[in-house]
Amino acid sequence: MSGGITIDGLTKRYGTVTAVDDLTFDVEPGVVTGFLGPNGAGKTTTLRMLLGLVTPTAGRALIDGRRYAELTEPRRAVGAVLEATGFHPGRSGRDHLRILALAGGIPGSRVEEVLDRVGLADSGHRRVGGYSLGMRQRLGLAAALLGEPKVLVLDEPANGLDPAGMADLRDLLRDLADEGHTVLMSSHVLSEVAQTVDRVVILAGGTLRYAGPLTELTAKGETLEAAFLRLTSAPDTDPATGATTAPAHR
Ligand SMILES: Nc1ncnc2c1ncn2[C@@H]1O[C@H](COP(=O)(O)OP(=O)(O)OP(=O)(O)O)[C@@H](O)[C@H]1O
Repeated sequence: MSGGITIDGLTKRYGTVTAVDDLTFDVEPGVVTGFLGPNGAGKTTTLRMLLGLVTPTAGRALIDGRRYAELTEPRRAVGAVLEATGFHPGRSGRDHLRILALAGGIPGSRVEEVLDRVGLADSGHRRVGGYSLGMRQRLGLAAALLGEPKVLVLDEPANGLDPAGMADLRDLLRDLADEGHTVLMSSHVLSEVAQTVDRVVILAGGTLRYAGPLTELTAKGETLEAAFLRLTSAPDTDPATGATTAPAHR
């Protein structure tokens, strides 16, 4: 799939703990996909395997058909925000982005563009140490957007955002999807997810519980939260239909 994400039989075991268990799904360009699951479901581990930070025990996690390590220009292929940390507190937001642009061979003019895009144009000169959590989230997003990547991977991007920040994020992600980007975002804020995403992927216990359109999941009048609780509390579920199957099947 051009510009998409392919997760194929992906598995990660840490000793006796199976964090991710034979996961298979696709994430398409042009839509916003929510990546959901209770604590410990395996979301972060999956995203870290996709970004080449963790080696899978089995299976593949591909960006535009390639493993992260095989990408010729990773910064231009994928932008990621895993957590809003790692910024030098004494540096301004603008300088932080300038350094990343320089290191990534990205034109300096992109720095002002991305600051503007995430709503930090007026705060770019301020030290990151004085930023709120929401501002650090925006800066992380700006860093992810620097290389104009086709694929965006965002771990809890709504964390720390106030209602206005959430609305801005929603508009930004919608615009990026409309421009043809592939957007995968994890979140625990289901009310926010329900307003933001077109498709959802739901994990529990490292296994896939649902992958498909949000409208299909909520077609029978169920809220996303109710569907989420049903799918993630069931012992095992057919990911295609959401029907509960005997655990022995898998
Ligand atoms: N480095 C590691 N060593 C051992 N176990 C790990 C490691 N990383 C993750 N795990 C385990 O793998 C499982 C999945 O964790 P993961 O962080 O991927 O879940 P998550 O869905 O991102 O959870 P959360 O919503 O709480 O962030 C958990 O049981 C976790 O304890």
